[in-house]
Amino acid sequence: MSILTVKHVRKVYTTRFSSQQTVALEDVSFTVQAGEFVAIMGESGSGKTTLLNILSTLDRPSAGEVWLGERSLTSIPERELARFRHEQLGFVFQDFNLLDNFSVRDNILLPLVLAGTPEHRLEPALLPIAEDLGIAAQLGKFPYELSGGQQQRVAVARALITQPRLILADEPTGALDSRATGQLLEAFSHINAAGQTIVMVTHSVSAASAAGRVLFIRDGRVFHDLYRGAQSRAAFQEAVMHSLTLLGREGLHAD
Ligand SMILES: Nc1ncnc2c1ncn2[C@@H]1O[C@H](COP(=O)(O)OP(=O)(O)OP(=O)(O)O)[C@@H](O)[C@H]1O
Repeated sequence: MSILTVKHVRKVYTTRFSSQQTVALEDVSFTVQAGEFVAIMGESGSGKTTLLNILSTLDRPSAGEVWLGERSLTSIPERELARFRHEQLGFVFQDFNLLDNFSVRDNILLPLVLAGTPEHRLEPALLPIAEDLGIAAQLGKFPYELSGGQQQRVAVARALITQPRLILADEPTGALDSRATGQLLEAFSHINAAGQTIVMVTHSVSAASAAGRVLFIRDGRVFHDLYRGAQSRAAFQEAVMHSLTLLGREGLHAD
């Protein structure tokens, strides 16, 4: 079952004070099946953030269509978008985006509280996710009392708490050291194995090789679409590296 369908998406930015136009996405098409873990790679300026903004309904394409399941994102009225995002999507960012004055527990529960979930449903939703992500002992702490890796796993728990159809992650390992990166990727693999669909933008070959598929973007198009299949992670990492040599490696790194 396809969960995300991107059809001939084009995005042109026009600068406000001149008529100069930048074509960020020329013609992007791909489909993500339910349960896939997809990494998106491409050099700086290739349009990854633009694409992620469109998938997350923060921006609209200049042309083309994006479907989440049977819903066309371009047809959702502006006033319904925030609610749609809340209900259907989970976000993980490079810099965690946790609220410093909220405890870990309250950070994770915030999306449910905002959605008006009854009090008695909160804790039962929270505990399995916190345990799964290895942060159950941190629930009473505040974000500044945690390591970067723990903070990012709190952010993943917050993204998962609403049981979104799709998790969108933008450079989630960008601010983490290699140990915390390994733990986060393990967490992603684990939640993906449990059925969660994930789309992750990354510069890191190592992070990309944790996914089941890597889409390479170049010049505003999908340049290459690589599936892991039965390969080991190490073999897939080699294959991703090889694709990057075809792509030109500027701005991408192997760690
Ligand atoms: N708001 C904007 N107005 C005008 N041009 C923009 C805007 N946002 C992005 N661009 C341009 O669109 C192109 C794609 O940018 P985008 O940020 O999507 O690339 P990226 O692949 O995410 O890059 P990076 O890896 O450096 O984050 C670039 O040429 C960029 O300068």
